[in-house]
Amino acid sequence: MSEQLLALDCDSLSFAYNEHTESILSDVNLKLERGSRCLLVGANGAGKSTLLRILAGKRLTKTRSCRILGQDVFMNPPGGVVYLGTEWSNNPVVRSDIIVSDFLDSVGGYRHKVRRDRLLSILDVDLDWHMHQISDGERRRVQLCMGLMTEWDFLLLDEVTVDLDVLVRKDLIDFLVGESENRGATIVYATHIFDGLATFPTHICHLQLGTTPRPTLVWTSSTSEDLFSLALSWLREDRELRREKEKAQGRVRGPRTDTRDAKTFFEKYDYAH
Ligand SMILES: Nc1ncnc2c1ncn2[C@@H]1O[C@H](COP(=O)(O)OP(=O)(O)OP(=O)(O)O)[C@@H](O)[C@H]1O
Repeated sequence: MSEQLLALDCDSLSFAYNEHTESILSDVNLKLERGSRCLLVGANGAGKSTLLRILAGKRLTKTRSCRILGQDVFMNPPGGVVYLGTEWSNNPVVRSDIIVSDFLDSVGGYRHKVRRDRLLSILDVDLDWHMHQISDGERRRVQLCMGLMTEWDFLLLDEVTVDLDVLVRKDLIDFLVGESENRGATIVYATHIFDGLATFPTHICHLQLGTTPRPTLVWTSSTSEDLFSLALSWLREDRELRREKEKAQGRVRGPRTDTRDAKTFFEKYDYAH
């Protein structure tokens, strides 16, 4: 890695949600140069969202070991960082009776008209939609348009492309590749869906039970199958390791004797419908 300022310099990062619980992240190392596109691969619960939120400056860590473009992500957060996560669509405001054009203008859309219009086309968004009358995937497209219309330097994406149709997803991925190649923008993207992503990553980071067990891989393959096989082998390894750890702690997953009456439970909580 060259001596120039790194886009991301995450050195031995550790994090626990509170001081009485065990660390969710420990000894996470991730260094990326500007213009990198890094896929974050790991099992459910590995800590991908937690890491992305820390990088977005949303969580304070005890160790000051994470810098984006030379600046501490929490104490001195750099400008030009955009984080897009799935929790956005749970916000009641984005499900209210507001027209998409007004919604985008309320976050400065009129100032970025050229980029906004390009993204409206790529994401196939209609400015006349009403936010409370659109589908989840359409709402996601509005979120992406909103988040990407400023010229960001560093993008943190947490599973926000899963509900896009494949055509929109493909055009979006091409747009993101262009942003990094033409402007040197850097992207870290956590996803479980590898379809159509073969040419996206320049790097792949394996997050295993909250740690990075191997150096970030420089990615050169151009087939989705290779990506999928790699993820599958890593996730199998993660599962084995997790099972060994749980066994050592005397914990087991799966069926066990349960005295509760499942029918009563479902009736009580009305989960059956
Ligand atoms: N607010 C919280 N308080 C305590 N623990 C949490 C909190 N949020 C997440 N966790 C725990 O942190 C761990 C990592 O969660 P995280 O959401 O970062 O995983 P992930 O890799 O993004 O998973 P997924 O692929 O399922 O989205 C999980 O064990 C989860 O239970």
